[in-house]
Amino acid sequence: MSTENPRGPSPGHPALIPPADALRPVRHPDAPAPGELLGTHYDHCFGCGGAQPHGLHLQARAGDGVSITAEFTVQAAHQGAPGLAHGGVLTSALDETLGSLNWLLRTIAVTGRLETDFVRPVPVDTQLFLQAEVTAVAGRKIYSTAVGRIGGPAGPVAVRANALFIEVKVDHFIDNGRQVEIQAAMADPDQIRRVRAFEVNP
Ligand SMILES: CCCCC/C=C\C/C=C\C/C=C\C/C=C\CCCC(=O)SCCNC(=O)CCNC(=O)[C@H](O)C(C)(C)COP(=O)(O)OP(=O)(O)OC[C@H]1O[C@@H](n2cnc3c(N)ncnc32)[C@H](O)[C@@H]1OP(=O)(O)O
Repeated sequence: MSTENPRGPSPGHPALIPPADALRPVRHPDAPAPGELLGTHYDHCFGCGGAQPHGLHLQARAGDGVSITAEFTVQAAHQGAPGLAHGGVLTSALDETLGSLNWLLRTIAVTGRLETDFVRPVPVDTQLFLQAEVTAVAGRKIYSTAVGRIGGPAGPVAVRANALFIEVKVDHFIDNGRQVEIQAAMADPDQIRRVRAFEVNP
């Protein structure tokens, strides 16, 4: 695995640096093909769900290896300062993109730690072009990195993040989620199908 830190000179929190015995990430054989849109993992998700009027409606696409691209357009509902995206919303977009990488590993995982660098302000109506990849895996720990560019997929970097996701069982959601939403999700065949796809590991 690569030990190069994608941040450059800023090392970030030690928990975001993979241990020496970490493994290279392995793309699951049944992962969506490169170029394929992933769709939502949950219709009410703030990041990717279609049923959230002020959500990000982020659309993620499988890349090569264990990588993802995604786009989202900053809406007026996402402002922090006048006409500018709220930093927490940008972090949510990074979190969602990094979380989408788990489709390619076919692993259910939640964010344990996420660090964001805000490099350039992002105005309302701007389309943010996100790219993310898993850099290493150590047991249940998944290390990943992402950048968000403006002005085009090869434009200047506006935000970047490093993250640590932790693999969990589906019980993590069933045991901790509010019952009304859990019951609705378990009664929805599409939702069950999506979760099952994650549970079948090689
Ligand atoms: C049928 C209904 C189900 C419907 C479900 C719907 C869909 C499911 C499918 C996919 C969807 C999945 C995700 C969604 C995708 C994208 C959305 C964006 C992602 C998110 O937005 S998700 C929300 C925010 N997220 C949380 O809500 C997590 C809250 N949290 C916890 O739930 C626990 O905290 C947990 C589980 C993280 C760990 O708890 P745990 O008991 O399982 O494990 P433990 O503590 O032993 O940690 C094991 C090893 O990770 C290290 N470690 C842990 N945490 C660390 C940290 N923060 N920093 C540094 N290292 C850390 C330890 O140091 C140890 O390391 P070591 O093994 O080396 O000792």
